[in-house]
Amino acid sequence: MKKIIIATQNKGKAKDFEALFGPLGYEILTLHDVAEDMDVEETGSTFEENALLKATALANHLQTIVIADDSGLEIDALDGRPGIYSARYAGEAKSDEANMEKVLKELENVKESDRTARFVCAIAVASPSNEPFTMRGTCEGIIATERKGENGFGYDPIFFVPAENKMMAELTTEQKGAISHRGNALKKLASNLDDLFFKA
Ligand SMILES: O=c1nc[nH]c2c1ncn2[C@H]1C[C@H](O)[C@@H](COP(=O)(O)OP(=O)(O)OP(=O)(O)O)O1
Ligand SMILES: [Mg+2]
Repeated sequence: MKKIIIATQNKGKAKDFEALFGPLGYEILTLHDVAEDMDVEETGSTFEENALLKATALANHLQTIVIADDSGLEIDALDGRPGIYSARYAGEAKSDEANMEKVLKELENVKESDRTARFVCAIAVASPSNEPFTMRGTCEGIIATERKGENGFGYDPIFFVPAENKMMAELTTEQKGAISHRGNALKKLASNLDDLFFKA
């Protein structure tokens, strides 16, 4: 099967990508498979910059084409926080539970109509020979007042998706991919995947 390498440590993201790429005939490899110890510091000031840092580091290391995803949650009532700091919002331990707890607490006195938010995903494509590039997808929603749902990862249990009338964590991985920030970013790439990754 054709393989696509994703520069991520995050198993939840890898699962999302498997659901998105699988039906197109691609197998997903992650850092776990190709460069277990690689940990790139995310020193950029945008999702795009961080995605490029992760993708170019692995592309240079492996001398092949790879993609990376930098993503997060922007909450309007918090002036866009946690944004690019989503993974470490409640500390270096990168705990999804602690991150959700912190968000719920900060929004404690915010009424439903002011709890608007969006997931943002920047996907970077990097290779040894071509200029790297990025594309962005978003997904609009509302931060709930408590967790609900068992699927997905990260902030999915507190992210209500009005278009589906469900929490993100109540959607199957396939349903999530059809409407998610990650799915929306990838749609911009999917039409020329084979050209990009498997040029003769
Ligand atoms: O679909 C999603 N559903 C729920 N939460 C999500 C989603 N997409 C991103 N998020 C949250 C999780 C994490 O708190 C942060 C990503 O941070 P981000 O640096 O891109 O990923 P990461 O450090 O977990 O893995 P890696 O950098 O190795 O890809 O945004
Ligand atoms: Mg990260």
